[in-house]
Amino acid sequence: MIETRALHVAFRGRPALHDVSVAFGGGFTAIIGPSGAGKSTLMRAMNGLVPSTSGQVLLQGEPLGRRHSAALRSQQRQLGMVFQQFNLVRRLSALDNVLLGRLGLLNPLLGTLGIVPRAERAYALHLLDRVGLADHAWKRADQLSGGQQQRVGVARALAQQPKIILADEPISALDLRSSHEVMTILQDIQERDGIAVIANLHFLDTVRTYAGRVVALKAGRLVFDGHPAQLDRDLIRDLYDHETPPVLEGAVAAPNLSFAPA
Ligand SMILES: Nc1ncnc2c1ncn2[C@@H]1O[C@H](COP(=O)(O)OP(=O)(O)OP(=O)(O)O)[C@@H](O)[C@H]1O
Repeated sequence: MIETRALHVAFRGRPALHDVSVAFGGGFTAIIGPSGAGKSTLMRAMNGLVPSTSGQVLLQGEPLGRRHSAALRSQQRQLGMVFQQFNLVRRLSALDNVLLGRLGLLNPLLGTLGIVPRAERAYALHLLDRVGLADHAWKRADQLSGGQQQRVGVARALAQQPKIILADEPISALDLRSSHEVMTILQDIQERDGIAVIANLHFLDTVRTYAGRVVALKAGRLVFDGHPAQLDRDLIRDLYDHETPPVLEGAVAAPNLSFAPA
């Protein structure tokens, strides 16, 4: 479980999050809100990448350790990150990118010497197989499509054997088909492995299709926390004000899946 308590984050005195208290125990949660609402900042604060100005982030009941501390590094191992731009090492193979997710778990000496035990390699291959990329294991990351790269990113996050996956706009750089593949994989991980998934998502259709809970931020404040079915027109209008609500009918909807219109 990860939790924020009265979390404030400011950048050079300008507040980005105000008094955000929210807990994520399990399930698939979407974080939504207009541009600049603080969605990425919340993700980054939960992973200790952005320090809190005041308030706390607690992981399994323990406050996050100080920046650059061994305690924080150990906590970060429980949090698998999936990034919008994948953040793979482009010249390394898909397999080596997944193995990078194991580094923190390997004997540090082996890591330093570049020795990868056979069992680790087999495990990384198993994870690539799970995301449908066993045949691409030895391809360089930069030879893969965007959707394939993001699937490697998910396998790398899984390699850490995290308790929680934090996915910061995991599909906004992908086409519809790849987006569906990545979302289906994340959903499967949440359901079969019991890993909580928290994802910043843009399109409300995607939220309704995949998330069991939605948390909305506006101007750095938490303004909604509930089931996606409760996101009615008035709520959406208030949330996005003058911005066009990001509803794209049919986007990333699983085949034969119907959901109530907003
Ligand atoms: N590293 C930073 N330095 C300065 N200001 C920042 C930094 N990161 C975020 N901000 C500011 O904090 C506010 C929240 O930004 P954040 O990226 O968290 O919003 P977001 O909801 O993720 O937006 P988007 O949907 O456009 O990605 C914005 O005003 C942004 O300009």
